[in-house]
Amino acid sequence: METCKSIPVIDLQDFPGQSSKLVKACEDWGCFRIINHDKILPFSLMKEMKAVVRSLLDLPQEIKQRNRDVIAGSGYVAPSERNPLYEALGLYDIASSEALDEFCTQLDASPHQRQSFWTGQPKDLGETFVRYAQAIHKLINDIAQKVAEGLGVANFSFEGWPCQFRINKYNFVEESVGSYGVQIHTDSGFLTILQEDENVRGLEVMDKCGTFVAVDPWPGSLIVNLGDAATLWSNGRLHNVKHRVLCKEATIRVSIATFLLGPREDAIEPPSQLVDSEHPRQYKPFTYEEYRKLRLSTKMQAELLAIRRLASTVAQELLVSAWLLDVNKPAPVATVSLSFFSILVLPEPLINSFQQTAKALHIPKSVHQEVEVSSLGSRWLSTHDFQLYGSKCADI
Ligand SMILES: O=C(O)CCC(=O)C(=O)O
Ligand SMILES: [Fe+2]
Repeated sequence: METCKSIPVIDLQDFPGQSSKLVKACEDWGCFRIINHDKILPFSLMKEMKAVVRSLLDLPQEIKQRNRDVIAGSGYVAPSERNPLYEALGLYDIASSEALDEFCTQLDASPHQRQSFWTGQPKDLGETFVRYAQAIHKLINDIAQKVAEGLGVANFSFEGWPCQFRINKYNFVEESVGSYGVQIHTDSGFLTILQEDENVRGLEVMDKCGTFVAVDPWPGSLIVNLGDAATLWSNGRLHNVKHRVLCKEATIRVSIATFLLGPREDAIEPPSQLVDSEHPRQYKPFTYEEYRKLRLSTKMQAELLAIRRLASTVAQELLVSAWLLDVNKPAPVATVSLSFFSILVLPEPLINSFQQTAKALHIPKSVHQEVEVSSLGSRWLSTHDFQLYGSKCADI
């Protein structure tokens, strides 16, 4: 029966015994629960960290606002009109002691205030944070390596890949029962470890048949999700799981997400063991940063991976180029491209032909022919090409 389904459970103490079970969980679900990880991250430290982050989230708004973005979306997210129930604190690069220091300093109040905020023990915040960050960083690398080994990729190191914390707080109220705490999404990175709320339900993952399966609290265990970078890195073998958070009851829910993102500068590419004549390369290489920017500016996720497939059309290439440029583009080009490409994308994300849309929008033939010609033979349109195109559109 569907309702009896639950995600696989992986015992971290039983390796290499559980290696094939781990790979199957990653391919079939893109999600699993881990138990017996206490040699690296003990339950006592998980509880301590939860108490610390709850006190951080209770800080006044003006202090939380100091937790600024280091990369787009990495800092404090205040409750918004669109999502009034949700707020989050964030820390980019948990392996960096400077970043940890900065995070603690940003959220620090005066020594007097500090005492009351940090459960009366002034140094608890920093200490617990650092110990948790070190432990979870080790754990996330260990799991990623086990996944790689299970796929036959020995000695692959994820050490230099940056990790990010996001501390989520859901202020659920009676009226919100049944609505979203977080909308359906995939994570953009390689792998996420979730320390869930120990009492409050809400997380659901989508199985491959499209059915949502509840992931209920199991104190002491952790949830692992695979993200888009895992699908790209594995040449399509690892499943990037869709998930969401629903409000089930009127109460506060707190979770800690640790994301292993992607390589710092190198493109995300499958190791040679995962590419052969039976498994030809599926995606174009590109950097994690490029991908993250695209996701933020396009608000696309699964569709975005589809348009990064090698089989994508010139029109799709153009779309991606336009969005990449969109990130810091001057106004006239931005306006034109935004209106143009949102028409292109929203009704039917994977359009077949650039010309058809251009015609539908009454863009003169000379313009779209020129765009198409300039994109042929090169994977990316240059900024110049696009700006030329943008300015011509603006003249129409
Ligand atoms: O709060 C949760 O259980 C999930 C949060 C999540 O999916 C995320 O932060 O990406
Ligand atoms: Fe997520």
